Amino acid sequence: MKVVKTFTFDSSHLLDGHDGKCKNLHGHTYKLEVEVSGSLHMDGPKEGMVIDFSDLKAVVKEQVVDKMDHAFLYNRLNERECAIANLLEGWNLKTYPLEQRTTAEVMSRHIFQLLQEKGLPVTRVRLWETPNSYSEYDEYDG
Ligand SMILES: Nc1nc2c(c(=O)[nH]1)N=C([C@H](O)[C@H](O)COP(=O)(O)OP(=O)(O)OP(=O)(O)O)CN2
Ligand SMILES: [Zn+2]
Repeated sequence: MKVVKTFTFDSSHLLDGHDGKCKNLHGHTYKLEVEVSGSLHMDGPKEGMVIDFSDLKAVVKEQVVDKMDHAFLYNRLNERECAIANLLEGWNLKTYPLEQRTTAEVMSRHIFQLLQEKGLPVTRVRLWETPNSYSEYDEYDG
């Protein structure tokens, strides 16, 4: 059985070195879909559920949404993106580092791994960067 819960968050970023408009600072309203798989609880307060939607929401909110919403997402290994992040942090503004370029692909995998590390039985993460473009990362075979 699978359940999916959807979230949104707003972030800014740029893709330094991109050969198009995305080299410029810009923002997205990201739409995040998190899929969790498992068998149903057979009894107790969670009977008939793979996971309580409320519990799923709490983990994703704490681990992803609260950290990335209204933050500048940047590549920790890119000098120019770090310079912007340092400036913002000096003004006590919110930033969020990734280990690679902040593409939808890198972010969907990063979010998957964050949630997996917190013990969530996540099987798929789909991250919409625009209403027309998404990246998906899944691990169905463990
Ligand atoms: N494979 C990827 N390609 C691009 C990514 C990405 O994460 N993965 N990201 C960007 C930029 O961040 C850009 O913001 C999105 O570009 P684009 O789709 O061209 O933007 P639009 O606003 O024109 O999108 P529409 O959905 O067509 O409105 C670039 N490429
Ligand atoms: Zn973008």
